[in-house]
Amino acid sequence: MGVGAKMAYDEREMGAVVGEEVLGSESMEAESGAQEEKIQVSVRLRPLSDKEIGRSEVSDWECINDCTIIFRNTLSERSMHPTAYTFDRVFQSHCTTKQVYEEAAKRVALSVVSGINSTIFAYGQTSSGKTYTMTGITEYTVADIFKYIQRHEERAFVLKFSAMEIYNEAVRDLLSSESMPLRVLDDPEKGTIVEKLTEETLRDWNHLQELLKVCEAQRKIGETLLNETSSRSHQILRLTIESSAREFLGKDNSTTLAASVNFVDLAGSERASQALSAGARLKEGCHINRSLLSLGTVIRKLSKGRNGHVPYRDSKLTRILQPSLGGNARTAIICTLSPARSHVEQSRNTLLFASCAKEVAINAQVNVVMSDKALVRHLQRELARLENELRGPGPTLCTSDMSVLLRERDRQIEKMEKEIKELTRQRDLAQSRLEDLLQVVGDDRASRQWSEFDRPSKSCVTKTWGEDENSNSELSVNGGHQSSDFGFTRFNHSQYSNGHGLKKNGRGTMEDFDDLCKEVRCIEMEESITNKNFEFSGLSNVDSEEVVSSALSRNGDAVNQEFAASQQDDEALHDSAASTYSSLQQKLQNMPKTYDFLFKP
Ligand SMILES: Nc1ncnc2c1ncn2[C@@H]1O[C@H](COP(=O)(O)OP(=O)(O)OP(=O)(O)O)[C@@H](O)[C@H]1O
Repeated sequence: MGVGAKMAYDEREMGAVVGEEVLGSESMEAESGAQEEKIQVSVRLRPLSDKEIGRSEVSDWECINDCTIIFRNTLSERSMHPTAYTFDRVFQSHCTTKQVYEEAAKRVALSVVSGINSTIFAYGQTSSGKTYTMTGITEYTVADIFKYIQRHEERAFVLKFSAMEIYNEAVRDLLSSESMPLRVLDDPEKGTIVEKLTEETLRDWNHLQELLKVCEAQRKIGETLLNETSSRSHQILRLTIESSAREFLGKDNSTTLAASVNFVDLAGSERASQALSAGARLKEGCHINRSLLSLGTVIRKLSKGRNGHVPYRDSKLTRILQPSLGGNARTAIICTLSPARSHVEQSRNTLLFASCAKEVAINAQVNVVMSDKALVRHLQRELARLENELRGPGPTLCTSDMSVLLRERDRQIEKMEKEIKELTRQRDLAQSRLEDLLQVVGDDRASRQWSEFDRPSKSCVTKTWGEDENSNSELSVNGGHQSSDFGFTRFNHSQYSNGHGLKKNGRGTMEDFDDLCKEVRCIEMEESITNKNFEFSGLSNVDSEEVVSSALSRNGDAVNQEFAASQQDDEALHDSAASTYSSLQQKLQNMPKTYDFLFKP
């Protein structure tokens, strides 16, 4: 298969990613939740050994339920240490390794068949039962993996096995007879790797059993006072599983799940005085303790969150196991305890380590290797998903809402344009009637007054629009308000042709409007006059036109007959007409503001 890329996925995405290759609904897969996970921590208490019984040691530890272990202080010593410790699971001394596997390791270990990296650690002081526990757990896990493979004939599996030990801070290949230490390198894609580490492709169960025997034979074992067969190195056995649906094998669009499970049997912490080690054993003990110390430091740092520097690089052990320590792997730690009173201090240290470890969050993801074509398809889907997200939730609803909004705007704009036209017409009419009226009256006083209106005055003269904006002959009198307050300078066409489908309809109307505006001499009465008599602003367009017409014609007739004789009537008539005109002008001024309001984003 042409492998395009290896990618890690949240399990929620798994169905979408694997697409045609979604795995069956095995319970162990269904169990996998996407919520934040922590390292699963259990404690296993071993029985007193024959030697310990011979020394009349007593067991000071007791599991009072499935999750809590307490220190039974038979000496009634007042201690600064806690007496009870709670973990995901605690196992009494009579519990079998099978039980430990089922309840403390299986779920994590078998994640590997779903493409999730996993690691099972055994941690504890020397002779506490780490090797005893890990040997069993490795066998049970591998047996279950083989059973799983048998049940899933629709998928093709490839199993690879590698094994290494870290002895005196040097990495050795347990499947090779060469004793040359291997280099630990940082690979930009794969992370930390052990260079030239043998990786055997497993043929069957028997093949694996053979390889496990080789490892056992190769591993550094030494006799100490505490353990005749004490492991003097940290051992990491790694089983990598790749699987693809047979249906898609060899095709461009196939995807492969790939993950590894690590079985880590750490060397035990020991006190040189207790182990009575010297020479080579002492040197080993120092290295063991140092690397365990750096493992403890990493765990302690991680237990307090991911802030700050985590010293993974302080030891080969933490460097190689970095992904299993709060990284892209599910991790279970089984802490083994000796119940003997003589080991109480070491046991407490182990429980302290376990307490920190249970706070460490992990970030396990499904690892999928995709063919180039499948990768392209996945990325296209991802792109489409992101585009949809950018458009916001409920894109269909949003689009339809927008079109309703735009239609409503169009309707309002159309209505406003009609109103502007109508108001302009009314204003022109009022103006021409006013002029007619003044002509008919021919009154000297009125003429004088007209001249005064027509004369530019500093306080009330402002510019008009467009071409005539600099012309003094096209001046407007606006009752003391600057014409910029009209808002016409802000009333530009572009606002109405900005892609809302208004350009075509809007332009003709607005050009007409501009033309009209240029023709109109803006005349407003001084505020003192305007506010005198005629309250017009509350009327509708139709009402206002009628009132204007009737008021003007009524007053006009009266003026024809009486104006010359009655100065008072004359003023009133003039005031009415001016007020009407002023009201219309005011309405017209307000229209662009309404436009602005409609087009505010
Ligand atoms: N749960 C148990 N039940 C019975 N025997 C046990 C149990 N755990 C350990 N033992 C025995 O205790 C002895 C020490 O166990 P083991 O070698 O596994 O310890 P260890 O922690 O790996 O020690 P080291 O760190 O020195 O390698 C062995 O003889 C083993 O068979």
